[in-house]
Amino acid sequence: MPFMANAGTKNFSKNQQLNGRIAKNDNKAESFTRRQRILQQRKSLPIAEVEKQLIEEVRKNDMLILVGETGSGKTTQLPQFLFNGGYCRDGKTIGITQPRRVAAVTVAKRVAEECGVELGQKVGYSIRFEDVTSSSTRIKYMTDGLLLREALLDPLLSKYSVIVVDEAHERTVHTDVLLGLLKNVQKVRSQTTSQHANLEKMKVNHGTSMKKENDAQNLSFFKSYQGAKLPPLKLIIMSASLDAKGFSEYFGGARAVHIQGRPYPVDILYTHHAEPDYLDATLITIFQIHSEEDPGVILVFLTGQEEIESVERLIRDRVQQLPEDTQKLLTCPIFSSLPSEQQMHVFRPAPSGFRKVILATNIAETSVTIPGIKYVIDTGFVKARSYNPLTGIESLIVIPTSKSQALQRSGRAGREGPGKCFRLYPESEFSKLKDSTVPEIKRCNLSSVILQLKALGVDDIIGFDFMEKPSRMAIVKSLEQLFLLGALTDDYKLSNPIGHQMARLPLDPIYSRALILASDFNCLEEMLMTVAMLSVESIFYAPRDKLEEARAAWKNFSSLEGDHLTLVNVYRASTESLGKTKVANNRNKATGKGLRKWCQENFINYRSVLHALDIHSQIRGHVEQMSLRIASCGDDMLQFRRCLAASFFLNAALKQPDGSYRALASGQMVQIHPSSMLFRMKPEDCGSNFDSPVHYHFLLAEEPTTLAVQSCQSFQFLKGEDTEKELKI
Ligand SMILES: Nc1ncnc2c1ncn2[C@@H]1O[C@H](COP(=O)(O)OP(=O)(O)OP(=O)(O)O)[C@@H](O)[C@H]1O
Repeated sequence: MPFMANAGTKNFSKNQQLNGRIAKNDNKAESFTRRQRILQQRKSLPIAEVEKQLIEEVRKNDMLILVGETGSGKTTQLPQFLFNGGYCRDGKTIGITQPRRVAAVTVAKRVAEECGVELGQKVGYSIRFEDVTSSSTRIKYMTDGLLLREALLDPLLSKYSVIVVDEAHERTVHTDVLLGLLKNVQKVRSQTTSQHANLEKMKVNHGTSMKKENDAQNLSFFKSYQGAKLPPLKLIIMSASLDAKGFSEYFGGARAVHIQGRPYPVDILYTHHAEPDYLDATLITIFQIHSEEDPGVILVFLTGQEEIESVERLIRDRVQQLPEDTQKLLTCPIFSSLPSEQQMHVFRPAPSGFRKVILATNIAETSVTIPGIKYVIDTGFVKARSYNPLTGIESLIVIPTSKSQALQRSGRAGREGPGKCFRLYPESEFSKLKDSTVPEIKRCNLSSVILQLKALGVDDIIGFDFMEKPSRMAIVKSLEQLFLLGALTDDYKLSNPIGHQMARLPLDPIYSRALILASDFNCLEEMLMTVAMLSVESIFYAPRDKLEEARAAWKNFSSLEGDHLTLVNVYRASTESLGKTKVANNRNKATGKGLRKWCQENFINYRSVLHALDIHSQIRGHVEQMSLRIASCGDDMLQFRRCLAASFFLNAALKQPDGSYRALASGQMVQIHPSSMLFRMKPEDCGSNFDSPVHYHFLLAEEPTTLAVQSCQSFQFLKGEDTEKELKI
């Protein structure tokens, strides 16, 4: 039945091949204590039946691939089995990596609860800028990026007896680099055990084609372990949807084990026809579920913050039209640039009388269990990184998900009871999807990864044993970029001190360089603000019906000298508004009314500003530790602009006689993106053919010798046959 007269309904067809088995629904569970309930729940997980066999497999094989249905218990149970199996004897730790922070945090909390211990004691987590572990931590969840950083200090990862790489199907760039490193660490560790650290035998290089001089360097890389007798490192690669064959081949024929069964069934439903507007289809489906289905949380997968916020507004508008006595809808967004405290809101129960609708990006796609989810709406799209080594430009594009992502999404339901997944495309489309996602390492700028590998002592990047090699061109381009930024010497070694300093900062190398330079230009305060603001999405926000009002408000901040200065103005003004609440030193309180009101009045995105404040304080902590000089240039913006020019020179564009711009590095014609403040200020500079925005930060120069006349936050390529081809992924 249609929920609203003008909303329409969607007809879904049911997939016949529903798999899974219904776990015994224990009606008595309600009377158990929470602990007992959890115990009961754990026992009913498919993985519980094979605990002994799994431990035996791990004992027999140093390398294991584990594939099991979503929700079968891999992430929460396997580490506990390993603990019980004696893998933490002698004070060793079991490390489990996750591609995302939110998964590392929430799974650690759950496992601590299951073990009946305080988080940070036996069970803990460690993510960038947040370490909740102690000397007694034996089960440690962390992001894959964090383990890579740990390897900088402890190349053989000596405190770990087992490392579990979870959700390996995601193939994030960090996962791929980690796999290569772990493969080598495992080889070296097995040699230290059997041959008492015979360094001559430790020529297991991170690259396959080792040069003589590299041998010496890699030996020194492991020198501190001379004589150490480390136990062999056990490696487990895990996911519900990975290509076990590919992983097995990469690890020299490693054994793959499959766990059968899932806790509860999930009905998969498809639309009869392709949806021309998936946002509209999403809204209709949300309200259809709300009116026709049983109570239960709805989880919707969208592509990004802007889309989430627009759906949030549309839901709010439509909710006004619901009859008085209907259950209300509570929307909860979750996306990566949302501050962590706010991300956690999705895990809280909705107040009574409300049905919760979670609007998420693929951040909620893997590993997490959000209580109460019964319905999943999968739009079938995801925002993915895309890199063109020819132009050196990285952008975010919306693409269809892979089958493996679709499976992960549906797997967020059916964890606490039976569920339904509504895919907003026909079943025939599903079969056309790619099996798995193209590894991120093949579609991103590699300079950050290469910088990290260099810091880890890996010199031969082209020879590095990647599971899937990035293109030679992408590697060469990134090496060139790092060299131009001063991170590498002319024989492509990490430079001292700049390269080493840059590797310490967990940022895009261009931003790291900008911060280091800003210290010399006496404007590190302003550069910290700029980098923080550039690290978040959509600072400016305008409802369609208030566009003119919003533009008038933004005029107070906009600078003719460009977007970077405009962002500094917004940052300064937002912190002043915090000052007015007299709680500037207390971030929790500072997120209160003063700033929120100020953001509303000025059409600034409150969530984005909060995130920028958070990032600012985190990066500030890093530069303080590195003893960089933190000074402000005050009103001397010329100094700051000089620093911008010196930092972002790789993205400079030169104004042509006809008013258009040409990117200096690639020679491509570019133009100011409509999201730039300069777009409206200089309309004569703007043409009418637009491609998707390129998230890069250009400097505009009138002539080659002029210093950063203006700086523009993002540019777009003019349409042309070649360009179109290059941008199509
Ligand atoms: N935070 C939580 N709250 C309630 N139940 C939870 C929580 N975390 C896990 N569970 C329960 O434990 C089960 C196993 O979760 P776990 O994350 O270990 O599965 P998994 O096999 O790793 O799934 P995935 O492949 O989706 O990551 C879930 O199906 C759910 O019933």
